[in-house]
Amino acid sequence: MSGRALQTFSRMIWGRYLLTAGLQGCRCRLSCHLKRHYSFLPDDVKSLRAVVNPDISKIRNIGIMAHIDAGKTTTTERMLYYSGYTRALGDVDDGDTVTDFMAQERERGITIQSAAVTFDWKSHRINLIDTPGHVDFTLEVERALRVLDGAVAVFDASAGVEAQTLTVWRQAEKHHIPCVCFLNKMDKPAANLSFSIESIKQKLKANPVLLQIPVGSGKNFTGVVDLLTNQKLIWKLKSMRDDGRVFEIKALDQSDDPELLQVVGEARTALIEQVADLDDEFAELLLTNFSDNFDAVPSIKLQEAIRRVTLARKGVPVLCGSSLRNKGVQPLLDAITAYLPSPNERHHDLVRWYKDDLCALAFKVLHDKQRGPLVFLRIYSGTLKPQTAIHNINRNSTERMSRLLVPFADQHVEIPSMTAGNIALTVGLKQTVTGDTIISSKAAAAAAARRAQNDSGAEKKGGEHANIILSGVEVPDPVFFCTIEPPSMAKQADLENALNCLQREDPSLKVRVDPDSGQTILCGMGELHIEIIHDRIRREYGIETHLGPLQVAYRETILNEVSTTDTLDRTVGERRHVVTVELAVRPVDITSVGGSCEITFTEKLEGQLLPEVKEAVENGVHSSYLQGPLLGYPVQGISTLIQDVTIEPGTSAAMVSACVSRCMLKALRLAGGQVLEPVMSLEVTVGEEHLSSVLGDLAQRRGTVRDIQSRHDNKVLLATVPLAEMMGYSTILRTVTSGNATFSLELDAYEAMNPQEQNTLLKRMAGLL
Ligand SMILES: Nc1nc2c(ncn2[C@@H]2O[C@H](COP(=O)(O)OP(=O)(O)OP(=O)(O)O)[C@@H](O)[C@H]2O)c(=O)[nH]1
Repeated sequence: MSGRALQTFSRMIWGRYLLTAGLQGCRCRLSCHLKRHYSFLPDDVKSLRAVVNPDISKIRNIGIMAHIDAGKTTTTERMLYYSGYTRALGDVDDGDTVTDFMAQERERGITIQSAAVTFDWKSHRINLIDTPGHVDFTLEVERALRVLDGAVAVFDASAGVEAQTLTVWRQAEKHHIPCVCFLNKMDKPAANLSFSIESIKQKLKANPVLLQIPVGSGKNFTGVVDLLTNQKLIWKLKSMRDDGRVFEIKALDQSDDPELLQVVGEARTALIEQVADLDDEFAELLLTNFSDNFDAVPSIKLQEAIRRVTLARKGVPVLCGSSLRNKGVQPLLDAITAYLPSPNERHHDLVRWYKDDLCALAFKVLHDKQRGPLVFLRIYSGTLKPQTAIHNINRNSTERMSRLLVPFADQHVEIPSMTAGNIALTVGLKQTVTGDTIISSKAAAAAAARRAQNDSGAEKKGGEHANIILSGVEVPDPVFFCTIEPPSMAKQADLENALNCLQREDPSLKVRVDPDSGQTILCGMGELHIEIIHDRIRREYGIETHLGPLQVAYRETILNEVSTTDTLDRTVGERRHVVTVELAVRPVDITSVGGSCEITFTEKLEGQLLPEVKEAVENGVHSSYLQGPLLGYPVQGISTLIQDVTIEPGTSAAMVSACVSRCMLKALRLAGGQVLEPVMSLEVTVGEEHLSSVLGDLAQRRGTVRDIQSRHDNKVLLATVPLAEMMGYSTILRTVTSGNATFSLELDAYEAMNPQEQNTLLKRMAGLL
């Protein structure tokens, strides 16, 4: 075993399970067992107090987002190294990075779970979430963005904006997150600054504010010129092993390359004009004091204006570098502290009702075999302390937190308290799941609810505590499913436990039991997602499971409007239950209602029905929505009107629900069924010479080409294609293009199948084909 492999192995063994009673203990154990690695607390962190509670204005809760392989993990590793938290540079290609700590991540070289990493840079506390780039894990990104105050978007400078960046960017916009862009991989021969800037403008519809000009290109890329200070930052690396910690900072002067001087001069003027256009305060300063000489604008004034522009999301600062070649990462860290907001510069509407009381959001749950569930919390107000009880508003439950930790990727430092603005890791919370709001007590919830009600702007909707709950993460419906079986019945209980734990960690994983076969069904976001879950059950829970063939999660809807009635007359024991229901179902536009189903009552019934009867009727309708009449898939795009309900005395609520369900099934059958299939939007980037093979293959998959664009020597193919046709696509694409293509896949919509395809599917499902 090589030295590096041995180190990685020792980190895998020890890394996840070290829990230390305090800082000193932690240092000792880490230095005993881990050779590479953590100086752990860098020298400039003087006391535990400083580690725990930095001034809120010095905190940056930051996410790194990008397309797969743009270099997020490599960039994070460099940040940890330069800030002193690691002693050697990790390398994704060698599989020994800090943030990709799950075994599968190391083997596959991709980031699956967001790992929170805390480190300090120039007296700022940075809580950084490394988010995955693969589309199967979009929910991980969403979960991270929910609790972030700012983000760094990392791009491959030779590719510009790629598909997944677009998705994540939109997610960041939804949460109004200010961003900084980092054009990585400037060392690649095809790296292109102006192309990348243009693609940020065109594809992200963002306003790039260029802060640096690269010096040299391709393998001669040596550094950048900072347009604010007119200084050259040059990394004169002596060998491939040079870590880039030391770099030269030199003011530009007339001895520099005239072409560079000209480019920098023009770019600086353009920057000042652009910022003046976006920020009135800066424009005024410029006109009043520097109208004759832009060059005399103090860099600090320019920096302050760029900060205001970034926070107002009127523009995004753009920096460049090469993380792998150890160039440009330190200025990126400076930009994070200079331009991205601190927690108190972000507006969190609901938090004001808690005043100084604790209010936190659980945004991630990990399962540790020894310590049980570890819950990541973003604290919005108040203070979190270990050994105290906390109240979970969503579950209306109170539970005790035993320990409080600061997350350093797979290493955790135990701390005595944590204040607003921070990200904490808690041990002992067994009921909390991703998306829950945590406060100090039930009484605090009542006080916050009172404040919310007294607030004239507060709308009361969705129940008592709805407006004092921080909104959680929207979980998209899974599109793939398959059966999962333990090796023997004796292992069934262990498998159920493993699946329960995994579901708490990952809300996009759904598990259900097929009512007919009794088999356990695993539902996920994609082939890779299900494969990873399968793998984790084997590795982390020691259960060798068998997966059935992967199947597509279809939906059903109806074609016509139908009215029908049904009567249930049943005697159970001594009791006779009689109920008659009359209802109508009609199709509604599946896109307009976001795929959901509606239920309404006639005006007369609204006034007449007792609440418990209404609830029983609604339960009956909802249960029939779960299983359509054609193939048993959930239905969508249906509106149900309850026209009449007659109940004889003594009839139970369960019988009312049963009658409604039966009547619904009859109505749905009469209305004529239509299968809806998930259609994906596909983006393939491929060399021109392989384009025709990709198009030919796509035609056989019922794909529809929307556009073909050019990107350098490559073609970018945009298409929609039914998910059912995409099984094993990565292998086929690799074969037809000899490995010269990449693709991304994302759910576009559920669409009606044509009658011929639907017939084939129905026959296949009935075992007739
Ligand atoms: N040439 C070059 N390659 C780089 C650079 N940064 C990263 N890479 C390489 O790009 C590949 C992907 O890097 P990662 O850091 O794993 O990218 P990522 O965005 O974290 O990938 P996922 O976690 O899979 O989404 C690896 O082979 C890196 O060595 C760079 O600056 N220049």
